[in-house]
Amino acid sequence: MLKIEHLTKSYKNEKVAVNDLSLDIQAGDIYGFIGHNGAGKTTTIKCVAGILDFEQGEIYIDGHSIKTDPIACKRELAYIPDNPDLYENLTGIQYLNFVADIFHISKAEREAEIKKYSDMFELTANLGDTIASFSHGMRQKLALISAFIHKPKLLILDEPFVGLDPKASHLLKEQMRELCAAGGAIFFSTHVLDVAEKLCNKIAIINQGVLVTSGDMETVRGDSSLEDLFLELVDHEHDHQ
Ligand SMILES: Nc1ncnc2c1ncn2[C@@H]1O[C@H](COP(=O)(O)OP(=O)(O)OP(=O)(O)O)[C@@H](O)[C@H]1O
Repeated sequence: MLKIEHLTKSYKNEKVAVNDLSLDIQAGDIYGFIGHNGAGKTTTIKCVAGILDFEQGEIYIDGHSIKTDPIACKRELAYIPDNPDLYENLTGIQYLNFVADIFHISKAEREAEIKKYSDMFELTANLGDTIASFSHGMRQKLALISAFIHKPKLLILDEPFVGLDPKASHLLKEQMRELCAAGGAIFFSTHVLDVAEKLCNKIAIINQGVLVTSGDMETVRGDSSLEDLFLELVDHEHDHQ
């Protein structure tokens, strides 16, 4: 569903943020992406979402190249940034209709889907208000609803649990599982290792732009907890600098 091959991305200051990173995310995977602050998670995710250009490597989404066929890729994916920057002057419902228009969702279907997810995330009563009046968590919920209504094959999330209340976090985890059970795939970054350990079947650890380990959670973790493994791998790398 998502193939990242030898991705290398530098910024203008010539810092290599991601260095020769390859990952294979298949239908049914909930793939966690962990790493310390500045490790290169957001950079990788933005390259996958088609927001950032990259100088080397290839990214394929459901067989389409993000470089040569970005529209086909974007039809299949939903991307939720860590800090959703939504159109402040629109109301919640206007924003959801705008997204539904982009994805050509019929009137009847969008009404049903918007109701289902807005009720679920308890945002229905606020949909008539402008996004400018929304809290951080409400914006995140709106971004999540806008993603779920178009049933993406690939859901990419950057730090999705930061700022969500416990109930919303629980609901999101349930919906993530449902999307994967229906044949979708999820790639998400997180600093919450407990959540990653419980939710993900696969995991990748990135350190200073380089992939340190990846694969099945059980195999990668072995007998350690994810936290112990993470600290060991990342500290070990720091020791060698
Ligand atoms: N726009 C930019 N211009 C220059 N350097 C950048 C830019 N964005 C990120 N970087 C650098 O690229 C590296 C990777 O950053 P990135 O945001 O991908 O890390 P991250 O793993 O998502 O971190 P965090 O967990 O703190 O969100 C960092 O060294 C960062 O300073």
